[in-house]
Amino acid sequence: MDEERTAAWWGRRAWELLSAVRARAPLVHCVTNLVSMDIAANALLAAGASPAMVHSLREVPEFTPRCDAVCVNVGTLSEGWLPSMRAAASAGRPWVLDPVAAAASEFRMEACLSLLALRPAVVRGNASEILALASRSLAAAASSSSSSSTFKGADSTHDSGDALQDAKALARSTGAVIAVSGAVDYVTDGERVVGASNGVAMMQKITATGCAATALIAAFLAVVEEPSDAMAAAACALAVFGLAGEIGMESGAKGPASLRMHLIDALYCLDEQTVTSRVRISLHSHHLTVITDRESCTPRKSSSRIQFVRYRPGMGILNSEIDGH
Ligand SMILES: Nc1ncnc2c1ncn2[C@@H]1O[C@H](COP(=O)(O)OP(=O)(O)O)[C@@H](O)[C@H]1O
Ligand SMILES: Cc1ncsc1CCOP(=O)(O)O
Ligand SMILES: [Mg+2]
Repeated sequence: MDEERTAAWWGRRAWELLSAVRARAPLVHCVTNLVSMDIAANALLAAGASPAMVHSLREVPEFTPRCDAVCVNVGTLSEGWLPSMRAAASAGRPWVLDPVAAAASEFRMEACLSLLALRPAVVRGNASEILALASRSLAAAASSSSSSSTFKGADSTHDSGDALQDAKALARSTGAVIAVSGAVDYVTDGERVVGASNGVAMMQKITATGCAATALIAAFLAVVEEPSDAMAAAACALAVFGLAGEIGMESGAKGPASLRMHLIDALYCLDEQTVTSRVRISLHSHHLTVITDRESCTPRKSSSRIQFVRYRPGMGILNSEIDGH
């Protein structure tokens, strides 16, 4: 993924992937929570995919290998479902993990960590979930995050940007693409970061929109040519879902219930002109702050933009400049 990938390139890529989903109608196996089943299945159908909510361990080993992608979501986890989740994740299909309310209990966190070890292609969560998961998963690396003090169940108490550094570290340590949803959806493979800024805040007031977005990522994952395109699948799915939310709001939604309806209609009706002109994905340029004198510092990372800051004890930051690479 190069810097020359412009906003226009992303718009075309999003349309390509949505068109491929519509043309190929990938079968997406969801082992997902009871709250999300309806909206996730409807979002998948509206996008052109074929949803299947199957969770009996008697069926999963036979069913999942015949599917194109898998979505595992721990939102209403119970002991009986965990083996099904593990079996679905181990079936050799590309799969996405949604660690809903990862910090809710030790049982849930352990389940998420054990699923993470089964190498999802993508993990999509809100900022609080990604922070909690990273802080446990990277405990040995002394992650500085602590999310439990403000834990509020399935809803985030953080902005997506708060989880960006932890998301990158988690991506590097697990090999998964990490997607942090929010006002900007950040997607990272540990090195590169793209931000998708489609969406409306009202989407947070519809239960299980995050779960539906994760299911849509699985559908997009099913149609990418290379597993290494997982980042594009996640970014485009999130942008397309957010765009459907924007159009849903413009279509006269008065609140969460009517937005839910309009969003699903908008997803179904998206056309090339709308997707290519309105998808907003861009490379996120991040700054590494180096507190030093410009002259005395040799940049250690050439892939980032480096911010040189002149700092004097007792006087704070005097000035700064950005070095682009
Ligand atoms: N403040 C916001 N502005 C615009 N879109 C948002 C905002 N917050 C969340 N979204 C969108 O809502 C969807 C669900 O994300 P989020 O609420 O973070 O997940 P979850 O439901 O898992 O907590 C995503 O498509 C995301 O882009
Ligand atoms: C409210 C709730 N409780 C258990 S799962 C669930 C839905 C969570 O959906 P989302 O993660 O998309 O907010
Ligand atoms: Mg969620």
